[in-house]
Amino acid sequence: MPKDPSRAVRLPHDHVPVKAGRIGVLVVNLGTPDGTTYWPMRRYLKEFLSDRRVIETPRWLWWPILNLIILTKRPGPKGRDYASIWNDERDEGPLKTITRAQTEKLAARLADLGDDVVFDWAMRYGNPSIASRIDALHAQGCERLLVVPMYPQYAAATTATVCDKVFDKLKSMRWQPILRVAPPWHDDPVYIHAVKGGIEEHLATLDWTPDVILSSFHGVPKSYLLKGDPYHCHCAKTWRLLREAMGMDDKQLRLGFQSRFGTEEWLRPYTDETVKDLARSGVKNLAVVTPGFTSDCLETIEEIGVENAEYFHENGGVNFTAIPCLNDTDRGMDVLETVTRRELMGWV
Ligand SMILES: C=CC1=C(C)c2cc3[nH]c(cc4nc(cc5[nH]c(cc1n2)c(C)c5CCC(=O)O)C(CCC(=O)O)=C4C)c(C)c3C=C
Ligand SMILES: [Fe+2]
Ligand SMILES: [Fe+2]
Repeated sequence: MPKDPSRAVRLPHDHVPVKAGRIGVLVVNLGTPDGTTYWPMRRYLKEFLSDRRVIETPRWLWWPILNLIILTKRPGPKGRDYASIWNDERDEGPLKTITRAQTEKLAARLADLGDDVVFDWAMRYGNPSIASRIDALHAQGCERLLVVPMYPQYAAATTATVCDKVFDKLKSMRWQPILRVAPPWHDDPVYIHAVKGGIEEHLATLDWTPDVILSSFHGVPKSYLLKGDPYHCHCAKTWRLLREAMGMDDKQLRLGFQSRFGTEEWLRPYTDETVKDLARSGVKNLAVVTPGFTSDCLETIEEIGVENAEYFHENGGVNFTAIPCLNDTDRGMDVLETVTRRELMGWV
């Protein structure tokens, strides 16, 4: 039987055109501003920081802080940070460039599944929006939709908010695709093996050896953990499995949480404080790996590669390296291919 029933069924001559029977795979990453100047930065930060999954502070308290303080002060300096890592050729942030490349390579790797599996990508905040890409997949006849949130560790602030946005879109559709969402892969052996391989490959390019490797994950407020978010446990498990795979103890491969925002306590240990403490305690050679980020972005290239490198050098450290994310490398693609093939089982 052909996979696309519209090719098999003869429709009445006055019937609306029907395309059907296909499967859409939608890769979704966090987001990035449309530009680095004040207004695109402000729009992006407003969308991001108005998300109740990201900021759980009560609305009445958060509204004035966001609109009167953050959205006036933050777009300028953060826009300059984005400008320092911007992909000028495509006029976009690296997260977008890399997510596109990952999706294109994923489509190539899964080409054996045939033309009825269609691949696309979207950003949770900014563009291309999730709704617009679901529309595009629907228009191509996708009756089934696999969403792949690009987060190895689950957090309400990341994975769940992607689902919220997908559900919002489906709610508005008469003919909804049937939905699957890829689960997090924080403890998948393919992922752990890929991160280990990425570390080893990068370290082999250096003419020095790190005394310590710091495994840094994006932080969230500590209160999210206390309310039951599994994110901390997923990060801790990734870190433990990576230590076991690399034969390192918790001093050789350290844990840190980065990108603190606001005044609340966040998950500890803090990456920036750890980097400073390590340098002050005599560590001269430090490598930082960021396994929670599937694609390099502001938080890895600028925050780790520039800001934390400065902290290390200012406090007595000598050699510092930021290990690139898996991105669209063969290892990175092994992980995405494994996850996607597994979740398509029974559909293809
Ligand atoms: C309270 C605020 C934030 C929470 C909670 C949070 C969680 C979280 N974020 C990521 C991944 C990324 N965040 C990125 C940028 C970024 N994050 C926040 C705030 C919170 N994130 C802000 C305001 C920004 C924008 C930059 C800035 O103003 O500081 C990025 C980079 C995007 C890019 O285009 O480069 C990523 C990726 C995770 C995984 C996470 C929780 C688990
Ligand atoms: Fe973030
Ligand atoms: Fe935990």
